[in-house]
Amino acid sequence: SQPPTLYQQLGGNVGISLITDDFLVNLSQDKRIVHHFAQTDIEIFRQRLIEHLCVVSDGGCEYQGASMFDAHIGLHISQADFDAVVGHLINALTQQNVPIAARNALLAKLAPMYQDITYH
Ligand code: HEM
Repeated sequence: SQPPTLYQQLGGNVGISLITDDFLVNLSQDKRIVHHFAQTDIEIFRQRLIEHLCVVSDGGCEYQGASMFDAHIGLHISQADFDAVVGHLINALTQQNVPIAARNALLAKLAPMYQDITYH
């Protein structure tokens, strides 16, 4: 009778994988930012995103990637880039029918990361 964790509300590993896949499709279709990922190994990036979302939602995974600061160094990501990426995530969460409370709880955890991700 415990309330579901955010991880559970996102659909666990299967749900987070589906959200990530929709997110990557949305990102790949965005001409404003897709150039940032020209050198990216998408399969590894996908795995890191899944792990990261799992950790952020208290799913008890191990994140193998770099810190948000280190991962985005030298990319000169603007606030507009950040907002666009978050928009693609919101669309992916909607596409996967994540309830609005869970969607907003996840966004609340990600939004403060803009300080580590933008303008450096
Ligand atoms: C809430 C916002 C964001 C989150 C949670 C996030 C998360 C991540 C994660 C987990 C990685 C993997 C790091 C690793 O492999 O060690 C990554 C890498 C990366 N991110 Fe972000 N990111 C965000 C915003 C952005 C934005 C706005 C951009 C640019 C438009 C961006 C561009 C990149 C690039 C280019 C990489 C490197 C991919 C590669 O391995 O080649 N990210 N991000």
